[in-house]
Amino acid sequence: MLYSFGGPNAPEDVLPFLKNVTRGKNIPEERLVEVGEHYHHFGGRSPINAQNLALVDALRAELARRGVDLPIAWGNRNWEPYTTQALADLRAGGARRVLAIVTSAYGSYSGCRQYRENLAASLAELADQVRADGDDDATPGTVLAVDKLRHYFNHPGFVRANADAVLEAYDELAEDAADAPLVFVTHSIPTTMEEASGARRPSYRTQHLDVAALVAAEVGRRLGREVAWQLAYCSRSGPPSQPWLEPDVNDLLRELAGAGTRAAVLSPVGFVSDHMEVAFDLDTEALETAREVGIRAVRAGTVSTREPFVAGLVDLVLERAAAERHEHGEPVERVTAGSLGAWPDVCHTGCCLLRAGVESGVPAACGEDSDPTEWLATTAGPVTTAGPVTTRDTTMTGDAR
Ligand SMILES: CC1=C(CCC(=O)O)c2cc3nc(cc4[nH]c(cc5[nH]c(cc1n2)c(C)c5CCC(=O)O)c(CCC(=O)O)c4C)C(CCC(=O)O)=C3C
Ligand SMILES: [Fe+2]
Repeated sequence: MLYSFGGPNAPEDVLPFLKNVTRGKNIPEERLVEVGEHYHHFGGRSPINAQNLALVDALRAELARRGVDLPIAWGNRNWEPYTTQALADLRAGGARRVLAIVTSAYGSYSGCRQYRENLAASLAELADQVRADGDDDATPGTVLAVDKLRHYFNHPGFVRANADAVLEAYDELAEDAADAPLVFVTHSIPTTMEEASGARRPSYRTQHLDVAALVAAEVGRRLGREVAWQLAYCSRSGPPSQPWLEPDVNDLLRELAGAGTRAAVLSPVGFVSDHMEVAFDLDTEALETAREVGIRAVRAGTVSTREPFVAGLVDLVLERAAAERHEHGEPVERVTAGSLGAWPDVCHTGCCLLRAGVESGVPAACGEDSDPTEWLATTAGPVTTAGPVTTRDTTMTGDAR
């Protein structure tokens, strides 16, 4: 199951979609109105849904190419098609165990635990439906087993696809490319969420810095020169009093212009496809800022359905299948790039809590801290020890994948 965020398809979807996203969250009303306008600026339609459909098609084609016969469904947390429906469809088709590919490359509350909490709620909803249909024994823990694919920010396929896209942007800059810096952009998060993401694993920001260094090195190698790079953020929300990760991409562009920069490449490395953040916050707002301050900026593409990314996801699906068969002696090779190592298959206790040291108290699927009575029977436990487990750190060589 491709498991994503969701987005509106029409003007009348915008408000109910925003209500779904912000339920129980401390987002000021003005911010909601403002973000609603971003969507209305594009006819009430986010690019994210068409992007996800294209990714499902690309995954299907890549699985078929490798002779792997698996059904794929698509489900969203915040808009149709909803996760519960996707799971119900898979179950009706005979599936009993599902692997969720989350369209969030990095781990943090927003990209990891939030998805796991919503998944637990969807499994509970599915169990209610199955009981209503007459199967009195259905529980969230037995109705369907769901595993979550490990975060893939440092998988070579993701890194390679980003590097390819950045090189195309430098090509487009042509004679202005010479000393144009590379500005990586991702979604800002509150600094409390950043700290919590780093409590037991490398933090959200650290994950991005690792990917950025790899992409910049690969781009520099292929351009034949050192590429200066920085990480910036977009799409800050929440009250102004609450600190979020900085610098904002617009502020950074102004600062670069002040220091004499006349051209730059923006790499939306935090987004796997063209979301509204990319269409509005980068292509509309940040490119406007760049024009204002006299910087010729080109926004690089997202990994979207690029071949190395799609093939990398399928590699990860097969890696996970091998890991689940590992107790029967199957070897597992965890391929990663960079220095941080593979994200765990099963989230550890306390993974990605919202605030450092504060338990959310909300059930979450696919983790060691998932409620044992409800979830442990259904999610894969930690991989036990038969057969070799190797980790291969690949540097970004020409044939890395
Ligand atoms: C880290 C991160 C990702 C990347 C990981 C992932 O991909 O999941 C992401 C993705 C997305 N965020 C999206 C949209 C929104 N995010 C919001 C709010 C927030 N996002 C946050 C963080 C993230 N968000 C945070 C900390 C908030 C504050 C509220 C909270 O603590 O959760 C709001 C409310 C208004 C506002 O506050 O801006 C909206 C509308 C869409 C859909 C876009 C489309 O339609 O194309 C996508 C893919
Ligand atoms: Fe997590």
